[in-house]
Amino acid sequence: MQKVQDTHPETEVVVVGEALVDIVVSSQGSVEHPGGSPANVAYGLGRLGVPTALLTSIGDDHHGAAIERHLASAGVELLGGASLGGRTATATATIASDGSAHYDFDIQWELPRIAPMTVPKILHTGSIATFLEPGAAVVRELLGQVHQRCIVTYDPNIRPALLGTQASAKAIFEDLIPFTDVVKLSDEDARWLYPGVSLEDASQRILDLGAGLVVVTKGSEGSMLSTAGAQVLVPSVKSTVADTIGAGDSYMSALIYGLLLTGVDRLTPEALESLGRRATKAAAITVRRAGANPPTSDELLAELPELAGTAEHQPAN
Ligand SMILES: OC[C@H]1O[C@H](O)[C@H](O)[C@@H]1O
Repeated sequence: MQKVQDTHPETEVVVVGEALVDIVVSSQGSVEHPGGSPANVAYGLGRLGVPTALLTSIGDDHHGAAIERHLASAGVELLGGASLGGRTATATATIASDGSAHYDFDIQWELPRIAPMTVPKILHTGSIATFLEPGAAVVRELLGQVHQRCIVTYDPNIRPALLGTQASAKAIFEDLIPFTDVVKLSDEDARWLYPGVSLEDASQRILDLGAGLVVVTKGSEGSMLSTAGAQVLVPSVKSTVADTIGAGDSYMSALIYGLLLTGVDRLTPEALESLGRRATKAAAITVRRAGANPPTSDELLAELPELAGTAEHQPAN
């Protein structure tokens, strides 16, 4: 078993999952951005000033080097990194006229089995990393090691092209829920996992499986945050759309940022509302800009002045 270098002592969030390069194809041509949902979440946390590490696997090539520079620019520590050599994964994202993206992947997901690391306050995982073998088995093992010692957040970020049958993907998703505290998914993902089931019932199913908080993002209809005792609907924020790449990931980063402040034990309706408003604003800022380009804490604060100066908006220490 490999021991990755341990995180810095001040690291608050460890994100586990794929980092890749998005090749974005639109009517204006093609451009490359570092991407991959977990890497986007880690980058978003770094931009918000949260000490964050990303455990991933990239190739020893120019795409891998671009990802390293990108993460370093937000202060995100890279664990694992180019340990496997080979080629960095890519996603070709074709942008439709409404800004939505369709993805085709060139990815192999492997993660070295690692000895237990220092447990952070929050461990986040999701997307391809939790479904695609052989790496997914390593992610499951890691969640099994840490889930009783830190908050675990999970976004399945469904990418059907890589998932095999709906039934098998749903089983993989549901098997992970008992290891999680917070599950965030889009309405599109919820409908893919639970066809014909209302978003309320899908949320209840995920709560019943063991999550303490379920968040469903609904695009222009806002987001719904549910616990066993409360359900809050947070309206969306109107925004021009360059593209939607990374919007859900920046919502996730800001949600984690909020969870560092509130924890998961006393999620009152007011706390849920505040978590949702911050995350919604982060996503709105991201869609205005091309690629997965989430806000810094100053940019977020400038658009959420009502949170300025409150303990709620102080970066975690
Ligand atoms: O969530 C956005 C990400 O999903 C896809 O997997 C792309 O890599 C993109 O960066």
